[in-house]
Amino acid sequence: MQRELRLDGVGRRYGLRGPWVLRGVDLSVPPGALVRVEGTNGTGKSTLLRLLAGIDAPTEGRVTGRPRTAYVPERFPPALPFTAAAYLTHLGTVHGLSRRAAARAAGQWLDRLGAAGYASTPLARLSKGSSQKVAVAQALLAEPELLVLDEAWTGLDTDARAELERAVAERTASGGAVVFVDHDPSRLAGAPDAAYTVRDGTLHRRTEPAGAPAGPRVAIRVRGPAGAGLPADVVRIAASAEESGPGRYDLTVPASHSDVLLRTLLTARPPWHVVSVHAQEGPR
Ligand SMILES: Nc1ncnc2c1ncn2[C@@H]1O[C@H](COP(=O)(O)OP(=O)(O)OP(=O)(O)O)[C@@H](O)[C@H]1O
Repeated sequence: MQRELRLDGVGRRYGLRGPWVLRGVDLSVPPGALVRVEGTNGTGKSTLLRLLAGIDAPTEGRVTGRPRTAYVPERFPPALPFTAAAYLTHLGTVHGLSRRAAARAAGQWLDRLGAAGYASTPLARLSKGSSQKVAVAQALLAEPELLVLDEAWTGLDTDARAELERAVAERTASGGAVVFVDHDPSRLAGAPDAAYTVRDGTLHRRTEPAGAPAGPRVAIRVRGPAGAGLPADVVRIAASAEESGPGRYDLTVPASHSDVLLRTLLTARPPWHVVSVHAQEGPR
């Protein structure tokens, strides 16, 4: 993602004389950022996410710098006359993939989310949880520069929830931005670069962790090629990095991001040696 998505003085109301749901919203989402949006029911979180996703336009203000965006809505359109695989393949081509690449990506994402067995099932016959997996897969398959997730974890089983957390870590590690709303305060705990609360019709940046648990972390000790600095992708994913000797580092990372960090270390050129990995309980 090259550009920063910016909202300047954005407001949205429904209908000509409807009350303002949001007003005076200024927000920038830089490449690689993981942004959490919070707020009590009906405050305008989904309204904000639809504006960020580009499927709705502001009543006033400007949205600039839109990157290639994908969106998991709070409610997924249900009864379309396609099988899961055909629907995802079609959407992949809409996102610019060749038919063959789209079919491959559709299969891979259904598999990662534990829904490969439903590839040939018509969307209308999928359970709520399986539909949600298709909703998530359609957003991930084109590797968007900006991923907008509105309660995307709701309805997923444990494995699929963890897979979606990993997918978020992969997107931000490769320079994409992710904006999410989730009712679980421990979702991606410790990982967001910024958190905002929608309150009184506008957006407030949260500076304090405000009761959100910092979450479990993983401590990883690594050794690199002599004299090498940490690869940039590793620096981006790690929560902290301390040099303990020449080419040796002690890293910590939110647990949701540890797989992606380990993979990044092991696939670096030249690869880094992982000396030890320890789970830590996050500070409460
Ligand atoms: N399409 C629409 N037409 C009219 N009013 C709408 C529309 N979408 C949202 N609203 C109103 O805007 C306000 C904010 O709704 P929104 O869904 O953005 O809030 P939310 O914080 O996401 O809520 P929740 O946590 O319940 O999902 C609500 O009063 C809602 O009724």
